[in-house]
Amino acid sequence: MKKQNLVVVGGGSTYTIGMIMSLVAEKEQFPLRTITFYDTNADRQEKIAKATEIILREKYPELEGFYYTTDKEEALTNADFVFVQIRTGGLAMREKDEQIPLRHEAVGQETCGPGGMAYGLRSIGDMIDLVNDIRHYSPDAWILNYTNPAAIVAEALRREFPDDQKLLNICDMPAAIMVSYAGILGKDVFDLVPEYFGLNHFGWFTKILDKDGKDHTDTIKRAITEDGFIPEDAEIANDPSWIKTFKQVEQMVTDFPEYLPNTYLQYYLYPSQMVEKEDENNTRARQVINGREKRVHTLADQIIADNSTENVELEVDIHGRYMIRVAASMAYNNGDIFIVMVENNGTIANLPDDAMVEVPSLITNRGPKPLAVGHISTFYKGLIEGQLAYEKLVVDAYYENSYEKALQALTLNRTVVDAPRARKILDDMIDANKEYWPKLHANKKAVTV
Ligand SMILES: NC(=O)c1ccc[n+]([C@@H]2O[C@H](COP(=O)([O-])OP(=O)(O)OC[C@H]3O[C@@H](n4cnc5c(N)ncnc54)[C@H](O)[C@@H]3O)[C@@H](O)[C@H]2O)c1
Ligand SMILES: O=P(O)(O)OC[C@H]1O[C@H](O[C@H]2[C@H](O)[C@@H](O)[C@@H](O)O[C@@H]2CO)[C@H](O)[C@@H](O)[C@@H]1O
Ligand SMILES: [Mn+2]
Repeated sequence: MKKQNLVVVGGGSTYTIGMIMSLVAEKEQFPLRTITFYDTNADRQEKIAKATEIILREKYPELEGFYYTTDKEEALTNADFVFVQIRTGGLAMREKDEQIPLRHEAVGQETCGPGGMAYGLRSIGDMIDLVNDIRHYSPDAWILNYTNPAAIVAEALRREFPDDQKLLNICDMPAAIMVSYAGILGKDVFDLVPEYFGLNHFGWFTKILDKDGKDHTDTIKRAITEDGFIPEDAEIANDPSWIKTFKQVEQMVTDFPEYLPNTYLQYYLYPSQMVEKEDENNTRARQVINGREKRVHTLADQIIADNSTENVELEVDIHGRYMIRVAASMAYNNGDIFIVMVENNGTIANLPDDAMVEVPSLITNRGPKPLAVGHISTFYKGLIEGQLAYEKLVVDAYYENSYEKALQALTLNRTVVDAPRARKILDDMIDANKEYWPKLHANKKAVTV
């Protein structure tokens, strides 16, 4: 097996150490020659990199080199794979994305509704620059992007790089949900075969099969409604916010039992409930700053102080394993089936060709080959079309510097609906994102009646 040169863009991410542990666990499936971190924030990356150096020395001695840098050329030259995990504006801006809508009684979430729009308008420019840079220095590298909001980023990259066959957008949420299904069934997550359709953070499992073709869907539905549903992946199993999110799946399956929902649908199907349970002073960003970020930095400090991993517990999670299994299937033409984002082109027969949909695909060394879904029925089609229009309008707003398109996007979104409220949220978001957003051309002010 050819050994790969991997670059991780956003080396300072809170997910990096988990990714490194997954690379160690998956070294047979995805052997590496070198790992290089690239980040624009030298200090943030250095702490994670210094800890990584020690982890790799102990657990990946056969690796030929580990490097970290803030120099694009040095990082991106000779890459076989580039994993992209950046967060434009950092967790500080995530907090604003979540707080601003809540002040107007709308859902405050990083990828859904107004928060997703704000994060998207910040991320698009950096993502386009990055893909251009990667293509300049490593024209043939595979790019696996999981930078959020993945749906909006994927739509912008589809428009900007229509012929790029080696750029794949991906999300771990379906796989994380499948870890809990696997727990119910007493199976390994990679032994389950999903049937699924939708948009990123906006989809449904229609069936869960095993590799022998046995259908386990009804068993899972029954278990969820009768015994409850809990997160089982190590990263989220003990997190109160994720526990609540998985609990909400019980409600969704009870109300809409036809298919098994992505957890993110809670924000679109129960927006009032979602607003009620939020505390503006302790939104998810604050919990992550005080939780995962602190935990990862403390862990890195301990490893560096001990010059060893002997006093820390390092875990492998589905996030890293999933990305790596997808990468391995592209590198070695495994033809495994994974849920990824692709341009629709008839996969979901009654949705537009140019929608970026999330569906199971055969992953090969020529890219993802989506498996046909066929026609979807009215409820799902209606929900998806509204969300798709919102996503496209956000990207239109970016390219056209259009206040009006941004206002249309928010008004259309199920988490906002009301036009005056959409305008208030948009104006507050413009103010908060001055440093990051393209300038949106002014529109008529709200008319007082
Ligand atoms: N798609 C998914 O399912 C999925 C799952 C997990 C995380 N994510 C995404 O991964 C990203 C990282 O998340 P995090 O919470 O660890 O954030 P983080 O802020 O801890 O990490 C992001 C890192 O990227 C760096 N960065 C920012 N802009 C950059 C640029 N232009 N070039 C290079 N580096 C840059 C930052 O300095 C930081 O070190 C986010 O976009 C998050 O939404 C996606
Ligand atoms: O609120 P956060 O920062 O905890 O999570 C936001 C991300 O949530 C999903 O990713 C999960 C993932 O599904 C799970 O396997 C595990 O690795 O935790 C992640 C979050 O902690 C979602 O798919 C991502 O897009 C979000 O960034
Ligand atoms: Mn995701």
